[in-house]
Amino acid sequence: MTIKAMTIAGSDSGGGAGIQADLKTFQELGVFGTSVITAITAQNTLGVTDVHPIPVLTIEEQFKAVITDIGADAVKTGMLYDKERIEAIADLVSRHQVTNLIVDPVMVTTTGSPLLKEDAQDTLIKKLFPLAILVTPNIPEAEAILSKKREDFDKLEDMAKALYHACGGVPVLLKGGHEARAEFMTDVLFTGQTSVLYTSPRIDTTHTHGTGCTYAAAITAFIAQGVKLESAIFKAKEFLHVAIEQAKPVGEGAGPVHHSAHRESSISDVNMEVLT
Ligand SMILES: Nc1ncnc2c1ncn2[C@@H]1O[C@H](COP(=O)(O)OP(=O)(O)O)[C@@H](O)[C@H]1O
Ligand SMILES: Cc1ncc(COP(=O)(O)OP(=O)(O)O)c(N)n1
Repeated sequence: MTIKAMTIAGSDSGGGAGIQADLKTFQELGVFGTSVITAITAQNTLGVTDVHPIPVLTIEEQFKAVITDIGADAVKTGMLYDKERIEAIADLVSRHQVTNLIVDPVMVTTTGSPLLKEDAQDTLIKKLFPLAILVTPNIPEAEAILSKKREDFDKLEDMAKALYHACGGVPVLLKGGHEARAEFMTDVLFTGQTSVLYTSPRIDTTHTHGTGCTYAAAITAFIAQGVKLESAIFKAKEFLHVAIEQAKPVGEGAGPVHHSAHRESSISDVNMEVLT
């Protein structure tokens, strides 16, 4: 049986993030990947120079073409651009009864380019989050969702719990990559019952373009294969960690992670701790 995963996201011409990172990740993890492109970005390792949104009708037709013929064992969303596109995607996902939806609430690139219109945030929270089995914000995205700063919370776990409620009671993976410099980096999953901490050593590199997309795509691939959420995140973080470790300099700026690194490295530097 062929396992399939779909990504609904923007295209990154530089090949490090967006649709390109998602499809590379699906392929590396043995899952057949399909795509629904929401926007085309002209982008490289230095930043984004242009964004062209795809017409809603074309987004709908891409989704229908794939789902009615190939199907999807899990679906991931990335850059969704605006309200209109989020509403259309939420409608498609519910009409076609997508059960394994992972939402990466992409808002702004690390280089500072907006990938989501500011007035679309509320629609993302109210219409798309409730359909998901997991939402994966980084710290700036979490701050935007909560209208609070990281400093307003003592521990990252407290912020993850607040996010769970702000996201309508959907499991949240709060990624800690933007935490002030620390030797170890921690992400927190809060499921409503349990908090799980995923910790890995900080890698001294500037080549982290596409980390968020790759992480969410790897989680999606493992979920498509039937792995339980807590373990899917652990396995995805292992995949991502070696991809960051072995990132090659590509371009003049923040280079992309190396999606095939897991083929050569099986050493796990990731630790998982379930808090009771
Ligand atoms: N320099 C680094 N060393 C090790 N892991 C990193 C590094 N930078 C990011 N990560 C990991 O990449 C994942 C995504 O991180 P984050 O930067 O928070 O999200 P985003 O890429 O969406 O901005 C997290 O698991 C984080 O720990
Ligand atoms: C088209 C597109 N989608 C998403 C992103 C953001 O990528 P992400 O992995 O979250 O982080 P950075 O690459 O911004 O560090 C993107 N750049 N382009």
